[in-house]
Amino acid sequence: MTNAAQSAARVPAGVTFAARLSFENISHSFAGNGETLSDVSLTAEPGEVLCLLGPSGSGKTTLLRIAAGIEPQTSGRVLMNEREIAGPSVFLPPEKRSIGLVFQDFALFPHLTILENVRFGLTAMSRAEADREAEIALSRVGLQQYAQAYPHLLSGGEQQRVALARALAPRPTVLLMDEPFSGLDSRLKDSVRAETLAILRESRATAIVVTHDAEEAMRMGDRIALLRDGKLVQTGTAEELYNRPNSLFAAGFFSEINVFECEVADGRVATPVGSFATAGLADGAAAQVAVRLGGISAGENGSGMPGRIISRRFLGDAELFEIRVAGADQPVRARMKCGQVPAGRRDITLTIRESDVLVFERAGKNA
Ligand SMILES: Nc1ncnc2c1ncn2[C@@H]1O[C@H](COP(=O)(O)OP(=O)(O)OP(=O)(O)O)[C@@H](O)[C@H]1O
Repeated sequence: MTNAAQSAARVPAGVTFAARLSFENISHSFAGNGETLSDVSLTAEPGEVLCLLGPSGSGKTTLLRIAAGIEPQTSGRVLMNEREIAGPSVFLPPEKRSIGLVFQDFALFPHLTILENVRFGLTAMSRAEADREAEIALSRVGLQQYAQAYPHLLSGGEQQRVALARALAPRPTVLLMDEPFSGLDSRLKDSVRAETLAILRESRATAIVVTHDAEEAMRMGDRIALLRDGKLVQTGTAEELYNRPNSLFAAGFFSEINVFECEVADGRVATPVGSFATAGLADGAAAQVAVRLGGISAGENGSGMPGRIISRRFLGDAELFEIRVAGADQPVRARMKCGQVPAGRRDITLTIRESDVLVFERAGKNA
């Protein structure tokens, strides 16, 4: 047995050696287009799940493709464990990067069995070894019983797990996943996402997951990197991004908000739903005040700002209200627990939870 074979034999089933993947000042332009990515610096730490979050066209997939080596960046460097894998002097092709890829459409070959699909990327080993590794990967995702079946016999969620097994089979050091659950219906999504996360934890792979869904990023990511127009807006844990968004854009991405335009006076902003302290904004500054829908509730015993309900919509555990409030151009939206406002009630008062009020200085387009 060679040294390499001996050390491979000692690796517990399906365990991956996690790597650190860093993007350093990545900028990218497609021919004839403006900049798709602008000076993005970001690191996925060994074993962490890092979610790339942002609206459509913000550059998430492009960054993932740059990591994979499918798209060479215009400038900047990609490093794996501090070693340059793409930059001015080096460009490792995808197959030399020890990276696994999972895409939203699963991309299983219909004419190959599940085992053959999982074995597909294991070209560097003997047939027997490849079968063994593929079986290990399949059992990792709990689908060994389907080894000889064809993809069409499996549900969407099972097919996605096969795609995950295929990506994990070569024991990549980094797993890149592009909207991996968007092809699943909403009933399946939650369970497949939870299973995938458990498998990632067990395999200890570093994973970068692209999503445009903030809740998905919060459910999956140890950290989240929020992108907008090719720029990194903010990086942090779900709590950091939710509780301390650095811009109105970040605030609006993580929760539904009402926005009021105000001017700071005496260290406060006066909105139609109340007056709030501002931290660090100078008097006279133009401010944007975000009030989360869930932070507005019906005042007890008539306390708070008066408002008139103009619509209410039942959402199961909550109700969504539109409320006319004096001084507000648009109806104020609120999300309250069912039963808080008796049926048929038109006039209510509103109280605001201060922790659901975020004040930002108005600063051009990115505010
Ligand atoms: N091959 C290409 N040639 C030219 N422009 C491209 C190419 N690929 C992507 N783009 C452009 O780059 C920008 C970013 O695209 P990208 O797919 O990275 O965004 P995204 O955040 O992943 O969006 P989505 O969530 O819609 O997939 C878009 O404006 C897109 O049109």
